[in-house]
Amino acid sequence: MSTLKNDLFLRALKGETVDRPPVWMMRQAGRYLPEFMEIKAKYDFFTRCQTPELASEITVQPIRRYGMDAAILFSDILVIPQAMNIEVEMKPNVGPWLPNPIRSAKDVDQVIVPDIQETLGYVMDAIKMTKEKLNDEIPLIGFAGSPWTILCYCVQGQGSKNFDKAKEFCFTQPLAAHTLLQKITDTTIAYLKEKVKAGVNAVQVFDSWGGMLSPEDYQTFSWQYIQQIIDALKEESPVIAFGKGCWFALDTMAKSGASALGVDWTCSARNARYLTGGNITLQGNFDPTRLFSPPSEIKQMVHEMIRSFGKDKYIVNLGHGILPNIPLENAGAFIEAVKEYKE
Ligand SMILES: Cc1c2[nH]c(c1CCC(=O)O)Cc1[nH]c(c(CCC(=O)O)c1C)Cc1[nH]c(c(CCC(=O)O)c1C)Cc1[nH]c(c(C)c1CCC(=O)O)C2
Repeated sequence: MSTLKNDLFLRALKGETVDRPPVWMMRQAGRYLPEFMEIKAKYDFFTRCQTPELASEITVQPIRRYGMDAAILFSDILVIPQAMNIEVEMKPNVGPWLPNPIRSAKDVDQVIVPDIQETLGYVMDAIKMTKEKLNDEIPLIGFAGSPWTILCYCVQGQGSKNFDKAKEFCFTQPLAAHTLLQKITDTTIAYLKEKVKAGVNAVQVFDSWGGMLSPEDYQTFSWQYIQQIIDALKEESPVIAFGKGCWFALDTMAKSGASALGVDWTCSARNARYLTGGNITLQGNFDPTRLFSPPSEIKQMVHEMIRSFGKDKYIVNLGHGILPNIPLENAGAFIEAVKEYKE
């Protein structure tokens, strides 16, 4: 039983009939918001993540401005490798930077499966503080990166167009790669369980770089680990699995026990419904760059998107994170369009 004033998001996750679908935006707490930039100017990235007052404030900023139907905790997928004894920096204008990338079985041996409260207790404190600020108005989403996506950063050492070093590691040292993936999986399961205990209402697994793998390699190096996470979490919380560029795996994902699947804009609603068998809740898939279109066009496109997916078993979202330089009015038009939607 949910005591939330607006439980549209949780109802859509359960597949219940709704008047309109719920809406939130991936990366909704971010650089397109002036109030976010003000905090960013004063505190470095991991200070923002590690200080519950800051993380909770940043989480509710987009809600205050636009009134989305769900909040997502401000944090990062890379707090997991940090907790596992891997150094991670966030370099201004570069992004993630790992000075000692993992390249051998010996490096993998140094990686620990940490105690979650000890290493990531600050995330749980941020969740509790955010829940207080949200005051039971809307649900809070917790998240983690997929083990494969985390491995990508741990091995490559930074962002990449093709994550060639990460793939080379998997294909030349598969034993070491699977050992690392399993350590990340074990840590992620314990972490997400703690997040649920701390109060998040749903969890999303971001497989941002799953689409770098062939369909066969995807099953071997990414999906089997996400499946472990779903198996471990699904009794405790709804799980959303989002794989960027992973439409080819939607049929497998639909049988996983996840409550919803994320879809990016390269897959049509019709194809996504077809591949998933039409019964599971889908989330997506507006091209984030389309938020540069005039607000009136955005609204038309959003209404068309809802008609294509259908209003039930559907969560309106972007197909990936919102871009930093999107006009505020345009982000607003996206949210308003959903609230104005009528059959
Ligand atoms: C791959 C990935 C990362 N982090 C994340 C992913 C998966 C989602 C995706 O694919 O977009 C997840 C993430 N990162 C952040 C959130 C916050 C919650 C939200 O509003 O969605 C979430 C859900 C904050 C953040 N994480 C980061 C920022 C921007 C930097 C800053 O605020 O200083 C934010 C708001 C930094 C980050 N963190 C990461 C990258 C690649 C970057 C650099 C991005 C850039 O500079 O363009 C790793």
